[in-house]
Amino acid sequence: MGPDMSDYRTEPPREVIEPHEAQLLFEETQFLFEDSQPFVEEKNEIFSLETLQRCIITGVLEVKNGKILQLQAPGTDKCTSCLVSGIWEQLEYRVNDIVNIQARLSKESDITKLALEILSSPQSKMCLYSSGLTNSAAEEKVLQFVPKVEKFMRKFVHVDFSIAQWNHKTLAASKGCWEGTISAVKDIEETVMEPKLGLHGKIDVTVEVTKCEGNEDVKNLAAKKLRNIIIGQLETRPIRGGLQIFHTVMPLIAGLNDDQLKAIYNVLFSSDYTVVHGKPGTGKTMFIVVLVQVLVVLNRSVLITSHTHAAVDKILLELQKRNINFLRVGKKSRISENIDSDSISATIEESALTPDDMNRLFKEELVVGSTCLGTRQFLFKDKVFDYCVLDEASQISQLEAIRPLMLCKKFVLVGDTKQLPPLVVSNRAKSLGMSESILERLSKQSGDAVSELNCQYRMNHTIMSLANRFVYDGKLVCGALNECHTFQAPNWSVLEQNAGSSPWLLKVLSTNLEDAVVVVDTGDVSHVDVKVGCIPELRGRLLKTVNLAEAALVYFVVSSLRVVGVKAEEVGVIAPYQHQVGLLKRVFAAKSEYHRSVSVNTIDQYQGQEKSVVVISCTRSSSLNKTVDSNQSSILDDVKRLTVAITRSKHKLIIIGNVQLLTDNFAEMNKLFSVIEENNKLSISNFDWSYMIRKTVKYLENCGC
Ligand SMILES: Nc1ncnc2c1ncn2[C@@H]1O[C@H](COP(=O)(O)OP(=O)(O)OP(=O)(O)O)[C@@H](O)[C@H]1O
Repeated sequence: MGPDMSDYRTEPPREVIEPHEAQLLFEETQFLFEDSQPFVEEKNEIFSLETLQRCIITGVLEVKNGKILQLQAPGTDKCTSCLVSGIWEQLEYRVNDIVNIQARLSKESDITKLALEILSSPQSKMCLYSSGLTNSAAEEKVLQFVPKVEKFMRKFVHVDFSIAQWNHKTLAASKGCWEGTISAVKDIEETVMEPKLGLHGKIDVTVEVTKCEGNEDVKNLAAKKLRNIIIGQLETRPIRGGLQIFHTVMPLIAGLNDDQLKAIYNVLFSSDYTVVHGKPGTGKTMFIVVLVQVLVVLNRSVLITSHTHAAVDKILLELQKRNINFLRVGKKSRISENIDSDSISATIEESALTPDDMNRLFKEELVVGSTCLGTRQFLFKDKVFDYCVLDEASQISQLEAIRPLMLCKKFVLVGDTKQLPPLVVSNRAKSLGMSESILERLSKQSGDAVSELNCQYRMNHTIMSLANRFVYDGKLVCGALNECHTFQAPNWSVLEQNAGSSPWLLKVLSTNLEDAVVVVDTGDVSHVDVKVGCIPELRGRLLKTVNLAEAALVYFVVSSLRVVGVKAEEVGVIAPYQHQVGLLKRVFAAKSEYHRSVSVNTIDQYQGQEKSVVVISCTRSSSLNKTVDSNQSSILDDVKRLTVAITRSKHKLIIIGNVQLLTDNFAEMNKLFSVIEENNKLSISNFDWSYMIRKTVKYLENCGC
């Protein structure tokens, strides 16, 4: 059994290398074998320093499962094996010398001297004699490994951390992984039991390392490592070994599904970072909340961050419900009022605490929440977190992500590359790659590090199938309960009695599972719009991003939802353009408390939200003006935005628009309509537009529009 690890942890800067770091070291040592593959049975074998030294001397070892199987390689004879065994016995006692007496072995000449010393010892002579091998033949064999030993010593034992040393060449050679020096060999071959980490496994050697300390150096190394991750020179690796999560975290993870569990496992046992792709409603928030709880139990510090305050607070509010302490850093006015004010560490300008008090508080808390931009606060200056969790990572640009990622040892990106990307206005910046999110970038290059959440709990089967056909290639599956869910319409009979002039409305509001997705085709409504001369401020926009006829129809549908008894807070209205959202809000504001309580927003503002019933107003009118702003017009051709829009509803999705126009002008809308059942596309050409419009305009006039 090896030494008590906790002893070493309390004596900075020396500490016993953690299992994953040991793994890193051993894997790195494989370069010593690059010229001698025939001697290595399994490419991915973990070689210990001990094994390494044996190989250096003998060059004839075969290794499997960390054990030396035979001291003989193809082409060598029994005599050589005999020599090797003898030499090995002596070497076993010298391994510590090799590492511990660093000064002696910094040069090739010193290493050559030691090897020759061993060869000329009485025991070696005996071996040489009994094997019939000449001195010069044995020397030749041994000395060919000397340059490799020297390389190893330079890289892992005699490391100079001065900044000047970290030029590009050294960095490329080291791949930015190794951030310490081996200062002593503590033990050879031991079983590791580390309940706090949930680790149980075997490592071949325990080495004491001196970590690279000092703020400047740590930050520089972190920056270089992050750079290498982003440019694809460093892939995260799973930590090997017989690992298991101990019973302390079992109650926390009990409610998770298999995908979520696997993702938690990947995070805990990855060497650098993990990417979690969570499709809509697949429990990304739930996953993050449980992950943070697990990390807290394991005494790991976590930075929770995202690009908006709302996204950060969504997670913190869930943690608050579970009595997890945290510190929320940011401007009070931007933080959710539901966050317990004791948890808020406002900006330095706003805080009543002294900087020292704030620093102390900040260092004590394991969990800290802030937006990505908020991490520029002075409080974060010297803080290094064990983990950073980036939520909604598909919306976070690489530039925005760098600051929080620099503050942590490992990170987790959570998001869905099929949903909204970072918002970049400049087309030139887009063409140069600015809109590629950190999630998208790392998803491309890190096969092992990617976990997928496919089991969703939001949409019923019909809406999920639409998302599958439109973008997810059938990968989304239903959690057991939501599959057949539909919305409640307790007053359905009232609608049945009054729908006489609009029979299509019965289908639009039908609670049948097969009618969960419907399209209401308005046809060309331009003739209706042109009559709206009484609202001058709308006139100029009619042909662009406002559609009064559609607003009137949305109003009519929402009013009908009210009639059948759907609660206002269960209804959501989405429009692609701000102007249409503004118009709808004004129409609703003028009507009733019910309408005012219905949430009306753009697609971007709806990401991360869900409603029982969602009505989408596609807005574009028949008089499409090709000269309109290309950014605005492209929203309806943006597969990611459309994906967000159609995956917000749990039970009913009602899409309102001019199908022919949208199909002709927007390829993605065309695709969307093509995957919706024909049976569920309803034409309302006989709709009494003039009545509805008159009514709507009256509301607008009443509210002073
Ligand atoms: N393992 C689970 N078992 C049962 N329900 C779950 C599970 N995980 C998540 N849920 C439920 O699924 C719903 C969606 O979860 P959550 O909000 O975490 O999803 P999300 O992926 O963050 O959604 P979005 O796509 O909006 O970002 C919630 O009601 C949540 O309680």
